[in-house]
Amino acid sequence: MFKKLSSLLTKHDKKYLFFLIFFSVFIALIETVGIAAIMPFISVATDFSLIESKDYYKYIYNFFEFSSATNFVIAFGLILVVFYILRGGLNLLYFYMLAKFSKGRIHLLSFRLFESYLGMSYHSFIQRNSSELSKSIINETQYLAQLLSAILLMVSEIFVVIFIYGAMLYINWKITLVMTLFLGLNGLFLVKKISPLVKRQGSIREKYQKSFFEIINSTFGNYKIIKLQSNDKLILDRFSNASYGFAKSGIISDTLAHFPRIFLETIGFGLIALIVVYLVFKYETDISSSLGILSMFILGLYRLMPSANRLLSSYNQIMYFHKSLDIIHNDLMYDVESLGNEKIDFNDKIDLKNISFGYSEDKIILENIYLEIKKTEKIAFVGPSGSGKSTLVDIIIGLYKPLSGQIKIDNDILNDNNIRSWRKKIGYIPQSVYLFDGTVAHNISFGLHYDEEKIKDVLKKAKILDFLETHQNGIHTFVGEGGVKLSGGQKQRIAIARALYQEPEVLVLDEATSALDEKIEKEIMNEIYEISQDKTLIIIAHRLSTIDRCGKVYKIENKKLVQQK
Ligand SMILES: Nc1ncnc2c1ncn2[C@@H]1O[C@H](COP(=O)(O)OP(=O)(O)OP(=O)(O)O)[C@@H](O)[C@H]1O
Repeated sequence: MFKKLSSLLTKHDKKYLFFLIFFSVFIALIETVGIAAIMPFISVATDFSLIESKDYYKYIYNFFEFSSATNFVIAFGLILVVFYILRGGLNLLYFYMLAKFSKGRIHLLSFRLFESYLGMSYHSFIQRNSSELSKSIINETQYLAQLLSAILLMVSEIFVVIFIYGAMLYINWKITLVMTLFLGLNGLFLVKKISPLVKRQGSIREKYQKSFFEIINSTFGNYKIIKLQSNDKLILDRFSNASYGFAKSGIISDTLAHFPRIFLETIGFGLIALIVVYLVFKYETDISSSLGILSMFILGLYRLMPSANRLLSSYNQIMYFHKSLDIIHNDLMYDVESLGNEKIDFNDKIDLKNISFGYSEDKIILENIYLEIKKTEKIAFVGPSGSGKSTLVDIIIGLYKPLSGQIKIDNDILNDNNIRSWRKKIGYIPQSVYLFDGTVAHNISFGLHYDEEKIKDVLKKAKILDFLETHQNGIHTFVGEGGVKLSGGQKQRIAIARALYQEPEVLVLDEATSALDEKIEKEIMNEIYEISQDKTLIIIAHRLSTIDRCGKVYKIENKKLVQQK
């Protein structure tokens, strides 16, 4: 576990953590002094004769040459006031630094996770579940911060225990050793028996929270279908099951969190009562002779039990949140694409040589594909559903790496160094368009420089500007989440405008106009053919009218490419 944690924290984090541990020990000391100092002050203020009778008062009184007991008490009081102000300030500083560390780690880990998910290859990304990724970024980072706080508390408590131990050993080593044995054995029992239960609840928590997120996302993402199906009860039951499962793991772990204290107190005080009963029963008289020893034992329990309890509950918290550490560690170790910034030029042709591909090596979808696409050529892929058209296009545009064979752009082989430059040349219009909840303009300039004139220009080319300007708020029309305020055809046109906005050299239409009626599709396709005169156009379509102006048409059949035109 420490190895995993260590790999997640930077050198600076570790130094800061060590500093916080020492700071917390210092704070614990100051707290003890703060509580202990008020009593002597009250005693000496209520009884001046103590200055004479107690050596330490007398020594200080003489050392600073006080002229009267009143002055001594006033000085004592003022020093205490300064001390309490300092104590308050230090406490505040400590909690600020603690929060800075904990919340700062949440920010950093969320950022690093998001960065890692963004850097995954497309292939890796589609294997993952997006609700799970959201959960890790939102929740697991918070839990990991709690785990770090628990470690901090545990380590600083160890120091506090060492101090108390030192003092107790000095006062009475025999009782201290008996206490050690007593607390040690019970602590061991708790660690062996209770901590695994808490750890298990941590894993259960993670499982339920995962389905909790999945249900929320899939419900809101399929709202229309759910409304039609009208089976809210089923969904509510599933949600309730996940939500209650999550709550239940919290109930069990919260209850178990109190178990160490209750267990130690029960055993400790029960033992004292039993010893007293035993002594009274055996000697049939009062136990005044054993009082000293007994009260030492009780005092020892009082002093050490809170610490033992804090140690055990921090340990249990670490166990409860262990799963978050595993998740974040694994996801940060995920392979990110390390892509170079080499430029690639496309002036002549795209050349696919002997390409084979499968989502897994034993399930090949495309086999030994040879294909040459000349610059400005218009080509189309057809074939039955599931034959691999989208997959082949995703390989051409550099989203998937072929299992074997190579792709050449002019004379350069496509590789990790130049693929970024290649991807930037592609304008992609998918079948299902995702628009985020913002204006049309922001959806179009998505991730690129915002240029209103250019936005209007591409909307005009996609034949939707007029509609937006007459019926809506122009380019500042809000589209709603997922583009819910627009029709399917309008969304498709915005997707076309979005692709044109980046001035691509290659335009890819993956069933992009299938949602439009034939008349509108014809209009848009005319426009697309017109604007892509100097571009390479790759189309996947079922409707033959969409591809009638393509120079070449290929059919994918039995994993092979067959030229039809
Ligand atoms: N991420 C994936 N993991 C595993 N298999 C996949 C994945 N994506 C697609 N497939 C499989 O690969 C095959 C080709 O899919 P692809 O989407 O390329 O077909 P398509 O010809 O474009 O189909 P359609 O015309 O229906 O869009 C299908 O059998 C599909 O089930």
